[in-house]
Amino acid sequence: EKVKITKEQQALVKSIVDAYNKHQIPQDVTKKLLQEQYSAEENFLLLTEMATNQVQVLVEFTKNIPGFLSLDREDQIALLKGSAVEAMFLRSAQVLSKRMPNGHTEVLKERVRNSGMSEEFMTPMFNFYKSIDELQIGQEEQALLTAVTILTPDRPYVKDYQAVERLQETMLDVLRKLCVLQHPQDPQYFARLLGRLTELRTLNHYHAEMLTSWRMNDQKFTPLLCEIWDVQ
Ligand SMILES: CC(C)c1onc(-c2c(Cl)cccc2Cl)c1COc1ccc(-c2ccc3[nH]c(C(=O)O)cc3c2)cc1
Repeated sequence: EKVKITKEQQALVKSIVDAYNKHQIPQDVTKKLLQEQYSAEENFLLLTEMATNQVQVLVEFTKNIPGFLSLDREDQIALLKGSAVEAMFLRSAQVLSKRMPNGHTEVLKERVRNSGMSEEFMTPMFNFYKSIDELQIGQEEQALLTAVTILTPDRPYVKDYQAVERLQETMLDVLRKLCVLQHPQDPQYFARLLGRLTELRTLNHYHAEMLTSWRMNDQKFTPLLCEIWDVQ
């Protein structure tokens, strides 16, 4: 049957995409990727700064997801803490997969490769980046996929599971329709996108292990990252 995006679904996509594009890491921060000197310590510091800025961007984006601010306040925090790493994988994947005009793709990749992270984390990480690149995800799908990730109801400490599930289903409905309309030649495209979200959750596990090993080596994070990742 002919898939039709309703008027309110069009409005929903527009507000999500506008929010996604509006909130970005400032240029004066990201251009440091090209400027700062190159060492494991400096790379780690830069990535920490990127992640900290990205969390701030993520919070602003999340506040613009229709319905999010009407959730229980504590559930809002639980959703942000539970999805931060996955959302940052999606965002950094966008930078690492497409040819960034500002040439950050290669230098970000190299700094990640030389920041003291273990191979056992980097392999799945770069496999994920490759699998995202293959899907050539459009910006509407990217923004909606990030919203779907944030609105995952089964995060730790979420109380009103149903309220979050309802919001996520609203996003999934319009994402599914967009995929059908924008990838008519690939009826499995929506399913493949959701497969990436499953892969993302396994990366959470690797990331938690990496955080532990960083803490052993007494690596320093910013207060915001300590709060969102419950470290120190
Ligand atoms: C605390 C640091 C070391 C860290 O720990 N885990 C990760 C970590 C890692 Cl590697 C991988 C995935 C997730 C996390 Cl959360 C990181 C670094 O996280 C990020 C690195 C880069 C970016 C990022 C996002 C958007 C950007 N735009 C541009 C631009 O040039 O426009 C550069 C850029 C960088 C975001 C998070």
